[in-house]
Amino acid sequence: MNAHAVPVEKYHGTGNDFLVVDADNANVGDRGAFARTHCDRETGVDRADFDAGSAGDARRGADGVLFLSIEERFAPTRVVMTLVQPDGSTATMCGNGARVVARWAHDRTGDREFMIDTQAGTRRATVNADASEATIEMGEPTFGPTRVPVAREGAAAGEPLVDERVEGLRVTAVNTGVPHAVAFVDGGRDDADGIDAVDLDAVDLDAVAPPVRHADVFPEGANVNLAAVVDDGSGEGPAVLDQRTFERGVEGETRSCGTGAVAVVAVARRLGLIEGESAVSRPPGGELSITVPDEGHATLTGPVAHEFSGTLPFDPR
Ligand SMILES: N[C@H](CCC[C@H](N)C(=O)O)C(=O)O
Repeated sequence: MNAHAVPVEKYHGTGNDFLVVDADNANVGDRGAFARTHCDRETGVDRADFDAGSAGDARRGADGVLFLSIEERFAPTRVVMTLVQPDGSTATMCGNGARVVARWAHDRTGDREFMIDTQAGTRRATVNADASEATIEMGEPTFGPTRVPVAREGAAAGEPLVDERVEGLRVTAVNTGVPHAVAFVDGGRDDADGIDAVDLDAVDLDAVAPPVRHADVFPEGANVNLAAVVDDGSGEGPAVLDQRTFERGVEGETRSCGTGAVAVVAVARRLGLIEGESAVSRPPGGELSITVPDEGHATLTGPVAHEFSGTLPFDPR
């Protein structure tokens, strides 16, 4: 067996970066071990290993490995997507990952429209004319406690968790393909208890997010988002929100999170903090455009880019 048997492509969407493996072309036995090894930010995959001369800004490691299987006999072309995270777990959905999948499939086929099979459902995706941006349909955000899931006893059982205190943050729980907890640091409202009216960039996310991520009220855990309303959308143009996300499975902050961006906008709408169904979210890694209509599926649009190609060991151990 060739020790370097797995061809990989590295892509990112607004700084949320992924290794892509064609699952039909490379049979990675232990996907969790493969992801744990190559996603590591200190010792994982590095562009310089393949292309020492290039001065690209691709970061070492990745936020996950996308194992993809493309089925061109369908119209539009279908891609089955499985995201294995840096801790070896599998995420049911990933918004930026799905946007990367659309770009990867476009780079292979030249098509612009795809159906992406995720564990959260089948989602339609498109890429724009120069393939610099991809849009993914994101399903309908749901606040239902059994769907998030949220686990509570007594009077609160069966009620959605909306703007309530969990481990020091005022959070709202929503599922946008995966569970999210969203807290607005500026509140847009009177919040004597919370971390109110603070600079989002100054919050120590790695300190405040883990207790919420692991709170008993989230039996499957949750991704934790802090957000601030920059423009409530009552004037011209869509609402603008700043966003930072601590991700389950990465167990740290990512530069961008697509399901998180949809979650932030869905919660902002539910709390009445913004007007209109369209919004721009500004995570550290770039800008995402989101729509969350009153009914029907949300959409997520933003830039996608190829970083490099290489070949990695089949069995990293
Ligand atoms: N970064 C992804 C979300 C991954 C979700 C995953 N971290 C989990 O729920 O375990 C996104 O763009 O939507």
